[in-house]
Amino acid sequence: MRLDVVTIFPEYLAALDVSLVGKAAKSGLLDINLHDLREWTHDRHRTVDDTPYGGGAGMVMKPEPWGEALDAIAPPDGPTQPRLIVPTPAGRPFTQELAYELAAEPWLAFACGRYEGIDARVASYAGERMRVDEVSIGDYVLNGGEVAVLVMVEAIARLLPGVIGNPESLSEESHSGDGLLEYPVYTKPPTWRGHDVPDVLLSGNHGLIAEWRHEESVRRTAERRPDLLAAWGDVVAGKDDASS
Ligand SMILES: Nc1cc(-c2ccc3cc[nH]c3c2)n[nH]1
Repeated sequence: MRLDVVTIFPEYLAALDVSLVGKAAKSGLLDINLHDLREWTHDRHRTVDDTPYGGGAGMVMKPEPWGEALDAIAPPDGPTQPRLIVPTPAGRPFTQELAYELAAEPWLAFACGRYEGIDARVASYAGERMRVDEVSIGDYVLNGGEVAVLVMVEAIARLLPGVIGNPESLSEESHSGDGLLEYPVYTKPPTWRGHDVPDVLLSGNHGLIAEWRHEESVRRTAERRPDLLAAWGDVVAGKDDASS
């Protein structure tokens, strides 16, 4: 997978060179390209923002540098185009399902906004030749898109074949598709500062262990994410098909 990230703070994305994503990049599973948006400015101050039409506080990112950046990274006459992801609080929710969908893309480009956001015409212009998704990583407001890109790239990269050691661990995670939160995990020692590992996990009885883990997943989901439990109930009751 090729990844291009455009930002005015490329150093913010240095974390992509670390750990799992960094390993994927070094092994060739990921081709990560960081771009400084100011490379496509032409004035002495390397200006990327201006005042908003219609008034209001703050500044808006100018379309011209973004247009030139997109054209340089993904030439309009090129054989293929990336899928462009634009982090924004006003976007569609980033979910594990969307992470899987994006992990199947051969080429992703991320546009990191700052200030009050990017001139809306940039997404419209890009949409003339590539798929554009405006995506939110949660209902809270950051100062820019870089942190959101770090979150999304990690969630996507770990789904790529060969990136994590044991792909089986993907199937039992929270939000892994059964609609329940994952169960609590334990390791040695069996007792620690007066806290014991649940006996069932030391029993060696895999049937009982699986049953306990499922019950714990349901308990946790009911306690912390009742919204997921309602959806999970519908799936179990077979109400999730289109006919319902
Ligand atoms: N989910 C979420 C995204 C953002 C975000 C994304 C881009 C920009 C640009 C300026 N402020 C931004 C905030 N906040 N919260």
